[in-house]
Amino acid sequence: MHPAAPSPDLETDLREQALAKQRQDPRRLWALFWSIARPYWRYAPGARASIAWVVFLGLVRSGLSVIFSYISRDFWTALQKKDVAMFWRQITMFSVVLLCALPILVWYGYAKDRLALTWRKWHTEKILGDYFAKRTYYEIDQRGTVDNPDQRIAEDVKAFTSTSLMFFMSVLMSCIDLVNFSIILFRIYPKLFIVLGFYSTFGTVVATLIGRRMINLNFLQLRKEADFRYSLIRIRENAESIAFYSGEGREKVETERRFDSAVLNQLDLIVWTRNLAFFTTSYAYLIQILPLSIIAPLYFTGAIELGVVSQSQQAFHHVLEDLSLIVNEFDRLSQFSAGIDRLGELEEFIYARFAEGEDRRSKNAKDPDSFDKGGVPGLDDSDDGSGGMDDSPGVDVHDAGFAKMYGRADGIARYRKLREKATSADDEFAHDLLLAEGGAGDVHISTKITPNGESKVVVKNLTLMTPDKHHRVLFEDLSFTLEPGQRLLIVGPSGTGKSSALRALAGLWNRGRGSVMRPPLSSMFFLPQRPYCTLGSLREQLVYPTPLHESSATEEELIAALELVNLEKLPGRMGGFDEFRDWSTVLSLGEQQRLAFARLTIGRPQLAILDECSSALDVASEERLYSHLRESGIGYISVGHRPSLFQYHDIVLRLGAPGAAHDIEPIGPGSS
Ligand SMILES: Nc1ncnc2c1ncn2[C@@H]1O[C@H](COP(=O)(O)OP(=O)(O)OP(=O)(O)O)[C@@H](O)[C@H]1O
Repeated sequence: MHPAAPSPDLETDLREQALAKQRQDPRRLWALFWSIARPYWRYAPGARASIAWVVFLGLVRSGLSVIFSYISRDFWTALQKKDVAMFWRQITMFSVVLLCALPILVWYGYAKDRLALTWRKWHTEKILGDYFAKRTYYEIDQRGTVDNPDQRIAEDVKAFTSTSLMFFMSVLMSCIDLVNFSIILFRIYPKLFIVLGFYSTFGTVVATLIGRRMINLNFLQLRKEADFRYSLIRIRENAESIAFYSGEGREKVETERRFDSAVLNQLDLIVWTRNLAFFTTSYAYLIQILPLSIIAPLYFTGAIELGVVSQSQQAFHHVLEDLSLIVNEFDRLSQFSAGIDRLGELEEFIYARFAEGEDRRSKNAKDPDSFDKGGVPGLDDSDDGSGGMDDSPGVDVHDAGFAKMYGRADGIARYRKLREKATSADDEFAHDLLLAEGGAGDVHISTKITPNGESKVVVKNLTLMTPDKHHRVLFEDLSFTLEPGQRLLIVGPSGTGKSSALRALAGLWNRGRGSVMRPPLSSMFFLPQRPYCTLGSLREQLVYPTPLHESSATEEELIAALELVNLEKLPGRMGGFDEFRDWSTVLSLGEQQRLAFARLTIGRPQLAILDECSSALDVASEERLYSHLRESGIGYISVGHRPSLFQYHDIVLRLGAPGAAHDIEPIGPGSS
């Protein structure tokens, strides 16, 4: 008999517990830290020279603190001996050294902050490049395994770079300080040195044991704060819908729930910080009497002077501080570890995606027929279906040179190692990650580009699955051919997968079987079900997705496009083509759909994909827009429910549920 399957709640709890345990594993954290930090030091120009400069300034600063310790020793001895001349000599010496040291002390902080900022800029740009490449932002959104990527990119990178640098310099300076002041201390009284060694080791071990839990609590805190902020952003984005529904009550409950969850976790954190503080505070206060109680007897017997007592006290402080870095910074260190984990998750996701793409590409290279046994011979299977930004044959924005420059090759290699580990050993983290990313054993739809980029579409035995972990089959065995210039209407009950079929065509969804051949994305234009207005001016809306500086559209063309969709008055009403507005709130849904049509006419594609993009238009406007498309000879595939749509198409495809047949027929007069 099989044991009963654990309930989903219990399963989630167990999974969270396992992940919490992994987050505390120092070896894993270190590997993660190194994989995130390494590319900058390896590939960014000038990075190593900058850190060398910061280290140099740090060394000088450390040397200066030794000089100050000797001046201070003689200062106290002069006081003890009541030697006025010596006292003023030390004061003068102190002032001169301070004057020379000041620029170095200030410059050190400045150089460190600048380096942290440069590192952040480099790393953020690298992640942004990856985030927008191969539609990673879309995949993250669809798979839902990496929460709040925006927070990770905006805040975790910033914290990572500045804290890494701070810790690196602290550790380095501590080592140098340690050597300098240990020598001083050892010279004064070796016994002091031994006591110090025991004391600091004891402190580090106890602080680590007490504070370990804080790593996971900090990880959760970052997530909960980001969830809370996201709920507020959603309210801002959907303010009007919520206001119509009078949904404030429900929204308030949800927002407060997220906030309370963050507060509860923070409370836990505060409790653990308090527990840790019981120890760290007593540890810090004991330092004031510990060295004195050991060295004072020597002073009372007259073996040493007061200056030596003060110097040994200072040296003890320095060395102990160096040895107690973990005790003193545990709180910050645990926040830092949490940040590493979140950033690591995001980067692992990105690498997994690139590794996935590369694996598929190399598999195709070895076996060109592997995806499409009945495919058209001689086709360039360069499009891996994962949504490259430019999928014209042979072009990949992430070619080898680019990957090397940004260290992605390292990341991919790391990911592959992880995958090996997941299959050869019982590594829960690796398994988890692979499961989240879709892992081995996946089936993918093969996507090919038509020869010479002609606007033909051939779909063969296409079975499509949802991209989430359930991989629900939406429809099976769909085949059709659309010749250049032909117009296809896809109809079917709500939820059968009509929009999803378009997603498969665009390469957004690629889980399933069968093959798709279509023109390159650069000669296709998609009008999605929900109109989208980018942040920017009216001109930028119209030429979207082409960046303004790359667009060759003239003002006359923009006006003509607006006239076609009956929006010619829009620039006058909104203050001109260069006016910035929040277009998705100032335009009605129908206006946004018409604006999208205007974009389509400016983009002049060979093939247009229209997903219920005229649902908010009146019948007369719909007719005008479709007639224009027909006259301009653009082939298109539409999805829609309205009977009026039939007259603008040549073929209708009635999509069936899984297991059911699909009905494809030419549209004649009277079809509906
Ligand atoms: N990201 C996703 N993960 C899992 N399932 C999804 C996802 N997006 C959509 N689905 C599901 O896939 C199914 C098909 O969705 P699709 O949008 O293709 O339907 P449709 O036929 O276009 O419906 P409608 O006519 O209502 O627009 C739906 O049941 C939907 O819930």
